[in-house]
Amino acid sequence: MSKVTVVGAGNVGATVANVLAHQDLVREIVVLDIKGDMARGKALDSWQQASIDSYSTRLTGTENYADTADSDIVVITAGIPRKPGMSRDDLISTNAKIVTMVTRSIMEHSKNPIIIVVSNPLDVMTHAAYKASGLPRNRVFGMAGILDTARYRAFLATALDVSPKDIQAMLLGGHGDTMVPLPRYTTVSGIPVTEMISDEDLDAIVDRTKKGGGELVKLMGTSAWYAPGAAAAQMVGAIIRDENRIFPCCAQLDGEYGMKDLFLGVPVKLGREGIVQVIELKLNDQEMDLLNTSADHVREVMEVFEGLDIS
Ligand SMILES: NC(=O)C1=CN([C@@H]2O[C@H](COP(=O)(O)OP(=O)(O)OC[C@H]3O[C@@H](n4cnc5c(N)ncnc54)[C@H](O)[C@@H]3O)[C@@H](O)[C@H]2O)C=CC1
Ligand SMILES: O=C([O-])CC(=O)C(=O)O
Repeated sequence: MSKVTVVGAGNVGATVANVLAHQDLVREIVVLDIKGDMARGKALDSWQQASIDSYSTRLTGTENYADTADSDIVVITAGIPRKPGMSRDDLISTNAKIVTMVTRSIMEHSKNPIIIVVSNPLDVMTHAAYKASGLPRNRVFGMAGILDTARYRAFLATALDVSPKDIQAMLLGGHGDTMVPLPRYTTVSGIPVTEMISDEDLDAIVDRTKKGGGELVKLMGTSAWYAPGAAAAQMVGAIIRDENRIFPCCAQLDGEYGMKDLFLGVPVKLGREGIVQVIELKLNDQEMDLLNTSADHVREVMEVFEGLDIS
């Protein structure tokens, strides 16, 4: 496994490529953007960092899909980000077309890639890539849960004054304000988080996590990129190392959690073949209600997607 393509050389795409290059795991990273010179420039900049930070991964930029031929993994970050006042769902009509076209072009040059979608609205854009690719569900999935749990872990680390490294957490649902962080599956070095923080403070952190993307959009005028880029690179790393790591990712459900044909955030095991297993947690009634509410929201956005004219 040694060729990764990142589509979109914007804030997130450039970060994915740069973080992944620092892992020194893959032979080659191709960064593709409709703005070819931007892709070439960012790839060249990262390649010029290689001798300083000691990695061998070769980075190139392009606007030509022929250069992506035989990619093992493709990360799709192409599309518009939201601005303050917008929801991720407002991006659907523009990004659905972009993600569909990008996926079709990728599939013309790579037979059996693994596709990781980052573009928003994430759950539905992952469905769009799945549909356009014709690949099986284990090879097309989305990045959101690693980012959302990372935010949750950061807020907990601040509140408890501990290292975020020691906080383990799980989160379910769509990548939007209905996401479901799971305090019952959150520990600090094995200690249930509920033994270390008051219910009131934990509720406030859960709420801040759900709105975590919007907090950054408000601060910066566009959406986040450091943590999102690192999260997607972590998924690529787990696949290439064939680690069978368990992460919350956006995966197509096929009966798990009582749902079918829906892309939603759930814990999955990630290895060389992509999703090796979707893990079903034993949720209590309250958690299941929250997950159903989140799934209903994703279904509503799916209906908008189905009504779009994408030729
Ligand atoms: N899943 C998640 O957790 C996250 C998702 N996002 C989403 O990722 C996407 C990218 O965000 P940013 O990198 O901040 O945006 P950006 O505007 O910095 O970069 C997007 C890039 O996509 C390129 N692009 C547009 N159409 C294209 C096409 N047809 N082919 C190839 N490239 C194309 C643009 O030229 C631009 O360089 C947005 O949709 C954003 O909402 C961002 C952060 C987290
Ligand atoms: O908030 C956004 O629009 C981008 C995103 O998905 C995130 O940072 O979680």
